[in-house]
Amino acid sequence: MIQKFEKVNKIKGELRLPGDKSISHRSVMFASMAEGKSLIKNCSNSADVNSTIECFKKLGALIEKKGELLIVNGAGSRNFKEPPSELYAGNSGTTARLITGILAAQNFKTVITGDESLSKRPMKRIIEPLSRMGAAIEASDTGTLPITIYPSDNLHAIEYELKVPSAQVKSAVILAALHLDQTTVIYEPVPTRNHTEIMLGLETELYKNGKKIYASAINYPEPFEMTVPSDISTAAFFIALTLLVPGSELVIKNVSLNETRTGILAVLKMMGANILIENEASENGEKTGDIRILSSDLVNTEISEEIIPNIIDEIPILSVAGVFAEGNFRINHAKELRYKESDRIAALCSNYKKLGLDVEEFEDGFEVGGNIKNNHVLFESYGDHRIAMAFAVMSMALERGGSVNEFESVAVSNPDFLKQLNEIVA
Ligand SMILES: O=C(O)C1=C[C@@H](OP(=O)(O)O)[C@@H](O)[C@H](O)C1
Ligand SMILES: C=C(OP(=O)(O)O)C(=O)O
Repeated sequence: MIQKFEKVNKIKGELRLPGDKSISHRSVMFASMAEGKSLIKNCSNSADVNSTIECFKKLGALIEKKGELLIVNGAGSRNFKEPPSELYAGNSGTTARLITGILAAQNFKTVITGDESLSKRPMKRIIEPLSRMGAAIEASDTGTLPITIYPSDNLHAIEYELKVPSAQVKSAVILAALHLDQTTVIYEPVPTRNHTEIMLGLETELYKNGKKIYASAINYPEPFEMTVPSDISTAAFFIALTLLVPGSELVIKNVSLNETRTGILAVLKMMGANILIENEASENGEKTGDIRILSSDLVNTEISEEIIPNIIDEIPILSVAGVFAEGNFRINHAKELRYKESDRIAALCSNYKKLGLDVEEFEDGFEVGGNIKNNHVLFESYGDHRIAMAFAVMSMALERGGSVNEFESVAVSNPDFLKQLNEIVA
């Protein structure tokens, strides 16, 4: 579906957004693992989290939506049952990678599949540490889905230093470790999102710029009740739009402000963004707050290597803000972007070229600058939700608007994007 956007004159009002996708995935997984009833409020209504829900239903967890509430009756340790067919992770890397850690410890065989995009994404990064733990996992030579996980009678704790700064790899190892009495120690030299550690109450110590993390059966989840704070990665699109449209002001309520996720706010503030945090609070170890945004004149800034994992999902929309800022927008050390739902470096560069901008592509990033020369462009989303929403915002900031193809892909993280937009376009 091609979605057309006109230039927006003003953004005004207040938004409440669905629950954070990363926290929602984990809440469904941990509630399904715990023996008994858990209650989750404001769970993400994304297609990705739905994939996680469907996988755990197939494994025997009872999961029911009642209005705002997700009620999960979990199975208990090693009590999942062999699914009647393969587990389909859809478009969701988090589902496929984290669930593999749990399945490595079960006494039945499972096959994980995914859609066309997920079937191209690297899985060796989880197969390698899980195999070191004694897991029996089989993948194609390309190290991609489908993967088959066999029961193993040799699962054991390991000490492991992460080779890629990936919260999904870290979490897959932690989730396998929860089934073992001995302690697994994970060394994470560069910090990545730490929701798994917070939600499981894991012991951590400082290690280089990141953490050393301990996990064992004593951390196996028990039933819980929680409210998922709103998703800062979803909020980022509305933040950028408000900054770019003159005379605008927006408040986004109760957003997750976990400091492994707020890099986007830090970089935008360094660029001169007028962003205020109000009503700060903390729930279940996760910081939250309201974000007030006022339109601002932005100036591009240097983006440091250490902050990249923190802003990895926000780089598409950050670069849109950068195109309208003074100076060139440049990002490096972000090769991981090539392994997301699309090759996000290539996707961003080809769309910026469509606007007649000067673009230089690197293996680990790109630089964009110059003047917008073309009118009303049809942007390519590559079926990637974050590219689709980034160019929706770009279109709404352009004099003649713009269009985005395969716009239905936004449902992967935020099916209500257009509805939310309608609430705040004055
Ligand atoms: O653990 C998570 O919830 C996620 C981790 C990140 O992926 P990587 O672990 O591949 O960096 C991020 O890009 C993804 O959207 C969600
Ligand atoms: C990369 C993303 O998610 P996942 O890895 O879970 O598919 C994303 O939401 O931008």
